[in-house]
Amino acid sequence: MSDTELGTLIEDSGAVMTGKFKLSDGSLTDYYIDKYVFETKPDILSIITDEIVDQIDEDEIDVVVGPALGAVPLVTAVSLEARIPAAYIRMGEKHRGTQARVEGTIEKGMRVAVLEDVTSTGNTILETAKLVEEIGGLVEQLITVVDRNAGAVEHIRDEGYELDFLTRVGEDFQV
Ligand SMILES: O=P(O)(O)OC[C@H]1O[C@H](OP(=O)(O)OP(=O)(O)O)[C@H](O)[C@@H]1O
Ligand SMILES: O=C(O)c1cc(=O)[nH]c(=O)[nH]1
Repeated sequence: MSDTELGTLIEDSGAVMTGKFKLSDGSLTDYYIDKYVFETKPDILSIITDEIVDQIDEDEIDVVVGPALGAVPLVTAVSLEARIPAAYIRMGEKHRGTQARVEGTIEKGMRVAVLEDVTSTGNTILETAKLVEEIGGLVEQLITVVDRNAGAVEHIRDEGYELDFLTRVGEDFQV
């Protein structure tokens, strides 16, 4: 499926909303992509999963990782399809139980694909990648489903990583 076809599918799912929204970096925007709309529809999630699995070399990746909560359905679906173990990164501290920010297993030297649902600034996927590296994982790929075309690719490149996206606002579909 082309990036444009995927963009149209996401649009048609009803995930693109117009109005006033506050984003995770605190900024205000006049549209929002509700990832839970496309992630909770099995027909769409399965197409997205196939697209991501196509971009991952199963022999080169030991674990697929993503930030909670948004990337959890995505990471789980890709993990099941590609038969690669999953791990989830908690954004913020957990003060009970194991107090772990990383759920699942990422061992030193493991090759990691970091997945994200939507990128705006890219801060969340970058924080995820850096945490993976802090615990000894090797970040091999960063993939987002929808890039809002708001600087994430450049920001992430400046930090020494490369962000791939499946579809991009303003290029593959308009809001
Ligand atoms: O590229 P960024 O500027 O970091 O923004 C994108 C992040 O924000 C959203 O998560 P949100 O804060 O809505 O949390 P959630 O995943 O728990 O719903 C989205 O799912 C990404 O993780
Ligand atoms: O930047 C965000 O927080 C954000 C933007 C968006 O379009 N969708 C989303 O889930 N989060």
